[in-house]
Amino acid sequence: MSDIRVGVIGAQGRMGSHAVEAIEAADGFVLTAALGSSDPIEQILDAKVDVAVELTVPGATEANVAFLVDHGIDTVVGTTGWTAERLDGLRTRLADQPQTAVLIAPNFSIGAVLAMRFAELAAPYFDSAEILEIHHTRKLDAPSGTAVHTAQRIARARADAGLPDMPDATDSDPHGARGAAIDGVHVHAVRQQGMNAHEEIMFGSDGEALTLRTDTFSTSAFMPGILTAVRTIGERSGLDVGLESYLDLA
Ligand SMILES: NC(=O)C1=CN([C@@H]2O[C@H](COP(=O)(O)OP(=O)(O)OC[C@H]3O[C@@H](n4cnc5c(N)ncnc54)[C@H](OP(=O)(O)O)[C@@H]3O)[C@@H](O)[C@H]2O)C=CC1
Ligand SMILES: O=C(O)C1=N[C@H](C(=O)O)C[C@H](O)C1
Repeated sequence: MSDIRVGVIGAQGRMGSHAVEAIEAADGFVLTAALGSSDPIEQILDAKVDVAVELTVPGATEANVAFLVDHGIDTVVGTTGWTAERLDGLRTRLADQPQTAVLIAPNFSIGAVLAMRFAELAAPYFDSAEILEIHHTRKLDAPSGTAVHTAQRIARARADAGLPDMPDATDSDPHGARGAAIDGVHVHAVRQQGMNAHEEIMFGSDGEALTLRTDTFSTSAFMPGILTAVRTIGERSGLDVGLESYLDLA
């Protein structure tokens, strides 16, 4: 089998530069493009890539992915900022490219993917669930894509189990201390010097608590997930959200 031709967009960033190294070091891949913010995305066409890996910023990712889909290029996206509206627009675009696949993966770390799965399993059994995400101070968006995805999965699992709204007597919160409510699940974002990427998922019922925690200390944690996604995406079509759908953990 011939090597998969890969192009990285955002190749000078923290994630992108690490992805370039991981692709160059792994068997079965050849890196044919490494684009930074000043490189026109059209260069990806000359490089004849099979798979693009998009690791840029929330403000650029939607236009980049639209261009790649319109040119029939399978795309693995690690960039965050994919709202429900953006995802709907992408689904519409993909309908015109039925052979093309996009994976939007809010988190490529296996620990984070498993924590989200465990959270989904735990969700129906507890009255309360809240999420604390802690990141480095260079992060542009809040809450993290992982926290949004976790909250949505917890909310769906609670709804499927027929659980009522969570108990919460708060009737005054002038400073927003209860955080963001995503599908009814409260999410709290901390930005702290010295931290990297961390998430705690807290569950509670009368007399007991369960806390799930996932920590990534370095961008190296995300590389095996990126390589798995690049290896697998050629077998898929349409849009998947979450690496779990490529790992049989959905
Ligand atoms: N899914 C996952 O597992 C993970 C996802 N992330 C997410 O990935 C994204 C990138 O994170 P990180 O690498 O830390 O961020 P960085 O800021 O280190 O890197 C972003 C890079 O994108 C470049 N860039 C911006 N716009 C464009 C464009 N239009 N075309 C090409 N390159 C562009 C920037 O270039 P310049 O500096 O010149 O503007 C910069 O080099 C974030 O959304 C983050 O949340 C992060 C870690 C794990
Ligand atoms: O910006 C980061 O660093 C990370 N971003 C992703 C997110 O927003 O969930 C994944 C991980 O948390 C690291």
